[in-house]
Amino acid sequence: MKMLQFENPSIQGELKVPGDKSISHRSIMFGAISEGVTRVTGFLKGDDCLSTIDCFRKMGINITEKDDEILIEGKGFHGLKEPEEVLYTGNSGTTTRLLLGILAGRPFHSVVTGDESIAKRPMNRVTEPLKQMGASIDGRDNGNLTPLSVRGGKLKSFHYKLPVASAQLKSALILAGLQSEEETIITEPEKTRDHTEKMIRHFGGNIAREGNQIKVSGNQPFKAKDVHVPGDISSAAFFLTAAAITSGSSLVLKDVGLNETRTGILDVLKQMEADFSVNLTNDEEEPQGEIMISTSRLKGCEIAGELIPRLIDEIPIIALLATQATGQTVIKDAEELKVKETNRIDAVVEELKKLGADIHATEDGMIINGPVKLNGGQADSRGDHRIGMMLAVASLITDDAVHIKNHECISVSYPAFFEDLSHVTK
Ligand SMILES: O=C(O)C1=C[C@@H](OP(=O)(O)O)[C@@H](O)[C@H](O)C1
Ligand SMILES: C=C(OP(=O)(O)O)C(=O)O
Repeated sequence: MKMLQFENPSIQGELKVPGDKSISHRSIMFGAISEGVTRVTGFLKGDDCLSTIDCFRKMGINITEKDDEILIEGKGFHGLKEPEEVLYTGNSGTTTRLLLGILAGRPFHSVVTGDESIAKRPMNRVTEPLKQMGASIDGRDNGNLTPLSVRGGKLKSFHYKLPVASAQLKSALILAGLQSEEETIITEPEKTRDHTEKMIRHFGGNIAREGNQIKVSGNQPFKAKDVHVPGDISSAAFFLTAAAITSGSSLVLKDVGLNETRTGILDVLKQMEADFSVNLTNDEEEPQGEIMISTSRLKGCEIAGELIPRLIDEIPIIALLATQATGQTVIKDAEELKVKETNRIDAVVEELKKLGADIHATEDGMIINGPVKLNGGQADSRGDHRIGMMLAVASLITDDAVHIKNHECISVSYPAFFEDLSHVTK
C-alpha cells in the first residue's frame, strides 16, 4: 500500500522519462535474430523488458549489461535453440505475443507462460493465424490461453486481414513471416505502432507498406546494428497530465519518442486546448524531442476511431485529465481496453469513481464530465501499472491522501516512477 498526499503541489523542472517499452522489447528480439553484436542504449529496465531478455537467454542468446548498455550477441533466427525451461513472460503481453511469432517458425518445442494477468489475456488472435501459417500451438481453451505449447516449423505463404487493430498481432505475424519461404501480406484495420517495421529496416531488411497493407518476405538476413531507445511517450503522458492539472506548473520532458503512431496523446492535449509545445530534436527513424507543458485550462473532447491505437495505453491517464476538463469527454471505439493487464474500462471507471469522478463506462469506452474536485481515499491498481500511475497522479489534486493498493506493479514499465514524481513535485 502506498500513501500519497500533497499540499497544493506544482510540477516543475526537467525530466527524462525511461526508454520506450515497445522499442526496448523489439531491440532485444531483433538483436537476437541478427548476426553479430547489437548495443542498445536507453533500454527500459522495467520488468516486462527484463522478461524479454530472460526468454532470449533461455534460447541460448548471450545478453549482457555494460555501463548502461545492453549487449546482445545475435545468432540469427537459426541460432535460437530449443529452451530447456519454460519461457516465462511475466506480465508482458508484448513479450508473449511477439515471442509466439518467432517460435512459430523455429523447428523446436517450447512452452510459453506468464503471470495471472497474462493467463486471462486472449492469445487466439495470434495463435489462430500462426496455426494457419503452419505452426502447431496448443494450450488451455483450445490454444487461446497460456501456458501455450509451441512446435514451430516450416511456414506457408500467408495473406491475412487483422480482425483487430493490434501492433502485437501485426508484429507476431511479421516475425513469423520473416521465417517463411514465401511472402506474407497483412492488412490492418487502422495504422498501429510501427516499431517492428522500423526495426526491420534498421537491421538491414525490407518491408513494404501501401495504405494499410504490409508485405514482407522471408529469409532476409539481418545484421547487428546499435539501437538507441528514445523516452517512452506512454510514460511521459503521466507527467504531461500531472503538469496540466496542477496549478503553477511548468515542465520540460526531454528525449521523448515522437513516432507519429504513438503521439495520439498530443492530439488530445491539442483538442483539449492544453498549454504545451513540442520541439523535435532528432528526426531519424524513431523521432524524438522535448515537450514543454504548463498548467492548462482544459476542454472536454471526443476521442475515437483512428486515434485510439495511437494512444491506447494512455487512456487511463487521459480519463484523469478529462475529469479536470470543462464539459464532456467521450472515449469510443476502445473495446481493446478490456483485454489489457486488467479490463481497463472497468478499472479506470471504478477507481476514479472512488475518488469522486463523474465517469461512466460504455460498451466501447467511457464518458467523463468535468471539472470535478477529486477526493482522497482507498484505491487499487489491481496489479495494472498504468492504473497505479494514474492513481498516483490523481493524488496530486486530492485534498486527502490517496492510498494505492498494489502499487508495486508500476515497475512493469516505470521502476523509478515515484522517484521521478517526487523530483518534479514542488
Ligand atoms: O506492440 C506493442 O509494443 C504494444 C502494442 C499495444 O498492444 P496491442 O497490440 O494489444 O494493441 C500496447 O497496448 C502495448 O502496450 C504495446
Ligand atoms: C498493455 C500494455 O502492455 P502489454 O500488452 O505488453 O502487457 C501496457 O503497457 O499498457
